[in-house]
Amino acid sequence: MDISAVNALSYEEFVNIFGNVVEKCPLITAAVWTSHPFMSINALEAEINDFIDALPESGKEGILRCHPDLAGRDLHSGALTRESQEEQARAGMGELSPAEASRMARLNEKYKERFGFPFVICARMNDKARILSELSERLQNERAAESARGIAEVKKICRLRLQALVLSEAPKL
Ligand SMILES: NC(=O)N[C@H]1NC(=O)NC1=O
Repeated sequence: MDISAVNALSYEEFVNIFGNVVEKCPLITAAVWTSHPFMSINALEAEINDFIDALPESGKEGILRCHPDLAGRDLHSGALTRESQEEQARAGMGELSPAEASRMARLNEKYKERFGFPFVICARMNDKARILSELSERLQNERAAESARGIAEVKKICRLRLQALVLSEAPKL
């Protein structure tokens, strides 16, 4: 799908296709529709990033809270979004040893207790060892730094989801 195909979509089609580029935040996709037609896919991505950057801190934390835990309850109950399911599977989140799984669960809980939002990392750019080591390292950060770091990861996830959709031949309506 190239940018002219994206620009030819109706609003409903656009939100159906791109509504989850930021996990469980179709509001963001609906909001950037205001700026269509887009000059390029990069311009669409930039609109999304600008919208996120303009949010107050509570909005940014809200975006982080829309993310499921890595290797968490939703993975085990099959309740993940299609995108998150693919990302977590590729990063090996479904194949943790019992020791890794309990370490991940313990650190995820500790992280949420400390910051009030979940640990977010672009799973496609990391493997399970790296995810575990980042999680334990980032637990030491200050809250403001960690919120900014989480949002930077959200933008990486968004970029890869956008690329996957644009590269796919037929839009899934
Ligand atoms: N918590 C968290 O990072 N979740 C995610 N990361 C990712 O790449 N996909 C997700 O759902």
